[in-house]
Amino acid sequence: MRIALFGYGKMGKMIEEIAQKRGHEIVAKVDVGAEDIDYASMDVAIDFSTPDSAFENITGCFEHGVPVICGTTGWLDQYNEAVDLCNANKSAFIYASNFSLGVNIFFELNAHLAKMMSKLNKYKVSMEEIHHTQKLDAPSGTAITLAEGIINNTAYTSWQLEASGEKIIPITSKREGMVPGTHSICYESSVDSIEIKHTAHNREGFALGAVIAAEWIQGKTGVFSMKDVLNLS
Ligand SMILES: NC(=O)C1=CN([C@@H]2O[C@H](COP(=O)(O)OP(=O)(O)OC[C@H]3O[C@@H](n4cnc5c(N)ncnc54)[C@H](O)[C@@H]3O)[C@@H](O)[C@H]2O)C=CC1
Ligand SMILES: O=C(O)C1=N[C@H](C(=O)O)C[C@H](O)C1
Repeated sequence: MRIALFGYGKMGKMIEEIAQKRGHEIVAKVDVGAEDIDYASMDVAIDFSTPDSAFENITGCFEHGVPVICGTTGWLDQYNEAVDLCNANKSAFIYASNFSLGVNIFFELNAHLAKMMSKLNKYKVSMEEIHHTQKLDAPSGTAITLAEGIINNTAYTSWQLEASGEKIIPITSKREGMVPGTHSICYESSVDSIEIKHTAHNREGFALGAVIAAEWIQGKTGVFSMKDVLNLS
């Protein structure tokens, strides 16, 4: 498979390594200031760039019929527009706030726990995410997906950074050293606490998931999720 990397930073480089090990060819590395992008050479684009650049990268690919796997977070106010452009151009698209298998299992666990906790009004939920100090967005995309999983299964209606309120999920975002990504959810009552936590030890899981998604999307048209790729439900 001929892969174009949009964003050649920490994740772009890790994806290159894993994609080559799986026998794929990196045909383009599109980073800031790139010109004359050769879309015809690509079977798929994998975007791990920045919140400010992802939408333009993605829509450029759709306009040239190139399927996109996007892991960039912090641009989702334009997600619906991206979906419309994908469909209008009969292209293919997967966005995931987190491509790792472990986190996608954690998403399922979170939804299941939320469903059970929705019947127990003595517990208050809170969430914490910890990432490296270079991260541009807060809360993390993964934390937002986790919060949506709770909102879809309980009486909570929204999330907020450092907030308090009856139906608001408070999220604490910490930025420390080189942490690749830690997410925890805590339900607390006066008598006990229940906590679930996912700790990424490095970026390999994210990168492998993105390459697997790129392999999976070949020959498909439409908008999909990692749930489709991993057949989790
Ligand atoms: N969904 C997932 O599983 C994961 C998502 N991420 C997200 O991926 C994104 C990238 O993460 P990292 O690689 O750690 O960041 P990074 O800062 O190491 O790399 C970002 C790269 O994008 C480049 N860039 C800037 N403007 C660009 C443009 N117009 N076109 C193409 N590239 C451009 C930068 O020069 C840099 O090389 C972030 O949004 C991060 O939150 C990170 C890890 C996993
Ligand atoms: O910026 C990162 O590093 C990460 N970003 C993603 C997010 O915002 O959830 C995924 C992972 O946690 C690493």
